[in-house]
Amino acid sequence: AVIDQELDEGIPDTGLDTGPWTAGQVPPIAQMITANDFQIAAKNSMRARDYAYFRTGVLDEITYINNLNIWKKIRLNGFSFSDVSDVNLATTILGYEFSAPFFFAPAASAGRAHPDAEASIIRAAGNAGILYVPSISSTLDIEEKAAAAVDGQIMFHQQYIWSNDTRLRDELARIEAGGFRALFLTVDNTGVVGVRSRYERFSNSGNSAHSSSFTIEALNHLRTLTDLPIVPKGLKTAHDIKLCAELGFPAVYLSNHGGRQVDGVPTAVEILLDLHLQYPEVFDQIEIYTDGGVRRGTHIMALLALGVRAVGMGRPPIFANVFGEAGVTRLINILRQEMITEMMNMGQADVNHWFGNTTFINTRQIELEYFGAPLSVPTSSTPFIHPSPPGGSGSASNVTAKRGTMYMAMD
Ligand SMILES: Cc1cc2nc3c(=O)[nH]c(=O)nc-3n(C[C@H](O)[C@H](O)[C@H](O)COP(=O)(O)O)c2cc1C
Repeated sequence: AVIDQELDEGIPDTGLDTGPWTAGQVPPIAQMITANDFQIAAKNSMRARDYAYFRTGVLDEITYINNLNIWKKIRLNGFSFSDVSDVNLATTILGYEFSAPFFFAPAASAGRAHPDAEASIIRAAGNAGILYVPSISSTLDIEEKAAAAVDGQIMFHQQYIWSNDTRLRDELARIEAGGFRALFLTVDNTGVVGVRSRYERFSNSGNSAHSSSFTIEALNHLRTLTDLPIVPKGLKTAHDIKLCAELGFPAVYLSNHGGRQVDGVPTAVEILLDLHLQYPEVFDQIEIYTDGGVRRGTHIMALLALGVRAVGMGRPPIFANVFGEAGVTRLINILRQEMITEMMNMGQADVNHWFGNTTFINTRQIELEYFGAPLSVPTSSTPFIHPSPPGGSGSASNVTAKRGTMYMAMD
């Protein structure tokens, strides 16, 4: 079974040789070197309809492809002469401690990849101290997921706005009872799921059962139904992020649902730049999480530098799960190692100094394309963005200040 990574799936060719693989079987796990490799292994081993369900974007998959490709337009500024012997990836997300600033996003029906379904992702994440936020449309039910948690594991849970209010209330109560600490409330597919042509060749997307009249009033009403902190997920404009910050949410989740809802909406990077332009104060007020096309440690670092607190991945863990828990653990280790290596090479090996530290990133190519002109001054490496990081970590601003003065003229 020869699968060409670039031609067949639009992901970078890193020399993975699928020639010796047998179609319908998982290949040797030792050949999994990058997050993308798991996708190719999943394509090789899963039923075509199940792979299409995981893989599909909406309509012509323009946003899906842009999510994967936006990284090609970002330049990272690495600095020499730093002491990077003290490496740290640990940080907090919504006040809870985790071993890295990336998390596994809600993705429905994990059982399509492996009989352990969400349980293997839960165990791998729990043992590694990584946040996992299972979907309400999981293969396992809420109680089974709660029972699969390892000792001391912190999980959040995703919820949809069901038009059936009884179902909504019942599930919220069960999520609370299950010990999940926060709710990712997905607000980007009210009423309908996107037209996912690639999957519709196998199955009709059908009725989502989500409410199609989810207004601000409905959102405020929902807040009275649970004591859990709510993080609206699926915001896709700077406007809506600002709105949710004003409404007092502790965090928001910027996402285009992995390119599965509206084709043509911008990538997270573009929206973050727009947020810096229009409402820069928001970065100091709330935590911002995001996702979409994140497959490498450097993608995570770029988003942190733009002011994001934690970065999600939807498809990578569900593809890695074709190997069960061992696959998901291997994925976590790959991502951690990529982050550590790149951070050391870039001259800042503590992740807590990356939040909002735009000195490390040059996004002018994207700004030029998205806004019609670069927002930053083209002749200097001074970031156009106010450098103070979310949460007000003093040390991060110190690093930015130091970089700004020391390296400004050298760009
Ligand atoms: C197969 C699949 C199922 C998904 N199911 C859900 C879901 O049930 N709830 C939700 O909020 N998001 C869901 N998402 C969106 C993810 O949470 C996430 O936003 C997206 O996958 C990020 O893009 P990435 O796959 O490129 O990492 C799903 C995504 C995929 C690929």
